Amino acid sequence: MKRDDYLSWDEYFMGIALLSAQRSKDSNTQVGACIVNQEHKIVSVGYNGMPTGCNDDDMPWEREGDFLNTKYPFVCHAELNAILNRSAGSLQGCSLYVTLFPCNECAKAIIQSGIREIIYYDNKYADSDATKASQRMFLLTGVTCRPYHHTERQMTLVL
Ligand SMILES: Nc1ccn([C@H]2C[C@H](O)[C@@H](COP(=O)(O)O)O2)c(=O)n1
Ligand SMILES: [Zn+2]
Repeated sequence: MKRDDYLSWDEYFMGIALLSAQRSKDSNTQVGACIVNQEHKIVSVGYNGMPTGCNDDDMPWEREGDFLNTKYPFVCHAELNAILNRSAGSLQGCSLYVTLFPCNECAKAIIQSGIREIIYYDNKYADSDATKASQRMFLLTGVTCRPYHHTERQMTLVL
């Protein structure tokens, strides 16, 4: 008999984004992303981290203080890493599952890459200018955004 409690596509791909987030060295916010094509095939994954070649142990992870002594000018966001990590093919028409709503910088890369749909798990910076700018660009370009529909299944991420 066929199982009926199998993972939905959304649960499966968001699960992979949540798992990817657990690779992040950022102690405050771990973000994961999973890009999927129209055939429900995973094209790429990513998480927030320092650029390749920048040793995690030598880089600052602080949130406050002098800008150059914080993580912000250095860390590569999960969405950008997922866009850059793809090994082949176009991202035209793809969907992005991401554990945190994209910032304005990632929004630009998302739009330019051809991704057309965003499914986000959390939007803890909803009131920030970065998020407002992202929403404006997504609206103008017709990139659809929808929150992940939380199901009964246990899927947790410490944010
Ligand atoms: N959509 C996003 C937003 C943020 N990030 C990364 C960048 C940082 O590593 C961290 C945010 O740090 P916080 O200010 O919350 O301490 O999350 C990302 O990858 N994608
Ligand atoms: Zn970003």
